[in-house]
Amino acid sequence: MKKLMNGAQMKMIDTYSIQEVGIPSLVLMERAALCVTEAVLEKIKKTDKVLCVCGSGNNGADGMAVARQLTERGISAEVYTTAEEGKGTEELNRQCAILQKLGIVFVNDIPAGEYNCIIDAVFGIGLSRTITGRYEQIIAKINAAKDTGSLIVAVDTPSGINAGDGQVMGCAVRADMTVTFGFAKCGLCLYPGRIYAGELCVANAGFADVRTIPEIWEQAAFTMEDTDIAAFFDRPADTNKGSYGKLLIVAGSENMAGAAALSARAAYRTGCGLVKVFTHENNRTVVLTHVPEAVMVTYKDTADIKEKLAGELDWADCVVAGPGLSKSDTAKEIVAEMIAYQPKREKRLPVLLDADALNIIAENRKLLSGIAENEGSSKQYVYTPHMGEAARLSGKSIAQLKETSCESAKELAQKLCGVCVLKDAATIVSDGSRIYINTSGNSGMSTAGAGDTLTGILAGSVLAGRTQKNGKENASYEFFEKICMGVYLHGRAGDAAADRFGNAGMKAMDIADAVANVLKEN
Ligand SMILES: NC(=O)C1=CN([C@@H]2O[C@H](COP(=O)(O)OP(=O)(O)OC[C@H]3O[C@@H](n4cnc5c(N)ncnc54)[C@H](O)[C@@H]3O)[C@@H](O)[C@H]2O)[C@@H](O)CC1
Ligand SMILES: Nc1ncnc2c1ncn2[C@@H]1O[C@H](COP(=O)(O)OP(=O)(O)O)[C@@H](O)[C@H]1O
Ligand SMILES: [K+]
Repeated sequence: MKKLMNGAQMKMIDTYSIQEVGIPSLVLMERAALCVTEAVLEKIKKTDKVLCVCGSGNNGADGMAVARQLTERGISAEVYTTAEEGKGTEELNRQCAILQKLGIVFVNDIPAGEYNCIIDAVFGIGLSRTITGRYEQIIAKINAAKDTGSLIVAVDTPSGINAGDGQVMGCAVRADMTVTFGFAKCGLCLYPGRIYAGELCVANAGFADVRTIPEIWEQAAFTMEDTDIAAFFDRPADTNKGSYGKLLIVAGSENMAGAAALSARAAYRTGCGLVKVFTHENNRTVVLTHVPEAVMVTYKDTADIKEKLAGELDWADCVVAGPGLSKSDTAKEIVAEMIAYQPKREKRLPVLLDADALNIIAENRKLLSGIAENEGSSKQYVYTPHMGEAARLSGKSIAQLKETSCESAKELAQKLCGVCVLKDAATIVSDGSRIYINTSGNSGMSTAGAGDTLTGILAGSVLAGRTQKNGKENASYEFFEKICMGVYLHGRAGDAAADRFGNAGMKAMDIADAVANVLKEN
């Protein structure tokens, strides 16, 4: 797991390192700049011309240090700065004075086509308002240089991108690479900041260890990495299929069979021991064709459907409901029964609600209050809305949700008394307080049924790790973390499917099957 910081948290890390621990500001800066210099040297030729465009804060000071370090290594590096003599930060004034003594050239324009590489050191985490006027022109000139082929390397953040939410504050530099310090910033993992950042390189600038400072560490968002996968999906030898969970998938409707098949297949590929599909009788052949390992429980009409469902809920260790369910009266009855069933159980059943189950809840507030009353702090409900479904659940517009995705996921989790997986190109998961930002996946996953595979993978992730070598439930990961891992794994499976079939040609079933490859390789 990797922490992601916003601008304010990073400022606290800066301040703590300098004031509490006593690491001199200029030492941090030198190390930070060295990381940028090394990254640039890997990308350019010895004869290339570099321009460092520097603002008047410490981001600009970093840029000046980079100009000096590149010059030391024999690269032609010049500086353009917005800082007036003596009016920058203390560090900037110091860096500027050194450059002047070294005879480094200061220029007064950013001509397109003249420099092979431009270092964007206008704004970093100190960007505090919308960019207008002179700064807007500077950013436009950097982007114009990019269009003529200059390599753009951003220092810490692409200038104009909000480090917290990834939004463009008026305008922003379109970097080819961003060398960011200490931790990846949330805004560089969220869209559109993620695109503006280009290749992201997280550099160790020598900040003090902040793991013991809860205001920073506990509050920070996080993401998963490949190195986390194995621990979640550990599979001890002395086990049987029951050890890996009994999953009930309530999906599909009279003319919709694919969703149930995709969810079930993805669940088996994620390691579920036993998957039962509760669906309309019409879907039997399609589901079994794609997932012969599935056990089928079917219905033809609503007669005794509640009793049938209750029996299966008694059997299950986890339930997925919603993919392809439709909004028919039968579907409404199923969702209502599932919610009414929970308080009857001694131990909460993890319930993953997706697609039409979410739409049914959005249209019937009584169901929501039923969950709120029963759920308390147990948080065993997981909701997986895409932006359209989230708009219906929250009453916000899709544009609003996208601009405030972390806050929106948090609010929805609170409102729905569970874990919210707000699906998008950068999916956010929240339990109402913590924030996970997903960094896996690709545009090939914008394909019908990709969300259905997510439900199966999430269930697989919840049910994995139920066993340890002594056969007891694995308590090392919290429910919330298992959901975050499922989201990460889904994205990695999408990446593996894209490697095999390409982003355009890959389809949802490829994602389901690729989970096996990702688990095998990690
Ligand atoms: N010792 C340190 O403090 C270190 C700082 N570091 C660098 O310092 C950066 C942060 O430095 P600062 O806090 O000085 O902030 P920045 O240099 O990111 O920017 C702040 C300056 O820009 C101005 N500003 C903000 N928004 C503006 C807008 N829209 N239009 C015009 N002016 C605007 C502010 O008034 C301020 O003068 C980091 O991103 C990183 O690059 C690193 O070198 C690591 C060590
Ligand atoms: N561009 C993308 N980058 C990363 N992940 C994506 C992208 N597009 C879609 N996804 C993922 O694919 C899934 C799509 O889900 P959803 O919209 O519910 O699809 P469906 O309803 O067709 O099953 C989500 O998990 C989403 O995060
Ligand atoms: K910058």
